[in-house]
Amino acid sequence: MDFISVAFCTGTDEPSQDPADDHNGGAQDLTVKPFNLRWDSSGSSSGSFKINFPIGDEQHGSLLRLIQDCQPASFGYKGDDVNDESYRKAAKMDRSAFCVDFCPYEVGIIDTIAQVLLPNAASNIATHGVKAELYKLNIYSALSGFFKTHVDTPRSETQFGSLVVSLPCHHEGGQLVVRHAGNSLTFDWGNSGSGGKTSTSIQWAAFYSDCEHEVLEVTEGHRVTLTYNLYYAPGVGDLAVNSPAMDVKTLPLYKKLQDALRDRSFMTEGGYLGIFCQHAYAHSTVEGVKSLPAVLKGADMAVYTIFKALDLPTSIRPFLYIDDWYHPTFDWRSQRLSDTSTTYVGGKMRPLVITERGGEGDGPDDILPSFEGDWLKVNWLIKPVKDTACVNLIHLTYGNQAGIDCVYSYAALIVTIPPASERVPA
Ligand SMILES: O=C(O)CCC(=O)C(=O)O
Ligand SMILES: [Fe+2]
Repeated sequence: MDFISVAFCTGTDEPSQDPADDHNGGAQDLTVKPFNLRWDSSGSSSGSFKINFPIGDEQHGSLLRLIQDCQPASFGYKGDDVNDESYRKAAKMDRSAFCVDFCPYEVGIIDTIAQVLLPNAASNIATHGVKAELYKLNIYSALSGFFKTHVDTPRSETQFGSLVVSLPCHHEGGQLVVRHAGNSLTFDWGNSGSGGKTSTSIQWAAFYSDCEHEVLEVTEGHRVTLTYNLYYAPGVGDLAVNSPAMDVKTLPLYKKLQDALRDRSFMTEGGYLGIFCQHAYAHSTVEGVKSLPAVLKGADMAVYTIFKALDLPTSIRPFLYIDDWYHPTFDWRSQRLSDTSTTYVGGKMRPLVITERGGEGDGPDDILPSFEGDWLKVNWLIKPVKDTACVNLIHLTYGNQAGIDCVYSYAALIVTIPPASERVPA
């Protein structure tokens, strides 16, 4: 799917999901509370003005003033901004000149775009979020406001598309036609469009940057739109690598750990700190492995982010929950461990490992290397929660009866703490 429109239908026909249908895609309706647009007028009676949406007849004067305060809309051509009314006849207002209390995030448009457009993005950018940046207010007026076929100029490498929101104001015509790879979709947001909409609702469409599109002639009234540039954004999951809105250094745990690291008596020789992940993750499946650390939740994400901010090598690794029998210091005669301080930690997250080792003559030393881990001395800060374990290793067993054994693992944050001599100035 290369373009989508609104999923909030109120009793009108829902458009086909098949973009190969050259059909009218304008039967959507998103009713929102009335909202205001305020702008600065630079005309003869300069000052600030306000118009309320939906625009009714009584606000005709304000609408005319708004149009007067706009400039002719240009378009990008070979790197220049060009004004040419045979190509685009519309008015524009830059975002710095107005403010509007309609927010596409609040009504769920951006979530819908993230859900529908991002999974299909032909891009290697592993991200789950969408940032919509308000670009312009445009007005296409009768008679003959239009914008001929074009593709939008990307504003940066991370821009993947455009969003057009049609604000409730009476008009007819002005259909948006979006085309891609021989498919075409028409969004008719005018009052006489199929679906018999009133002019009290928001209409919108979003499409990838490589989609050609045009606005057909407006035959009656004024078609008022907000356009947004759509960018890939880290999304909520990537707090781990990018949290511009939150300074992790202000979290109390950050300060505590910083103090500990400055203290020479804290892990003087260095070593490993371990934190059991408090939440369950599908850390032993292919998809689950790919989604970490982005899907860390709650305290797990906070702790991970803090260690990263402290520049400490921190990785999410599985560690095996195993019987004493697997342990290198297990003493057969006493049936005890002579040293309980080490844990078998996988080198990295991995999907389920199945090994044929473990049969006759094989012991833990033969089985565990299939998991590619190490016995590490880990200082555990947080105890495990049993129900977060996943089966991560399956091996053969040999005894009275041959069989198989499942070994469970937990996800843990393993932090490498350098020796005090390397972290604290002498
Ligand atoms: O108003 C529309 O539907 C599309 C406008 C457009 O293509 C643009 O501003 O680049
Ligand atoms: Fe465009």
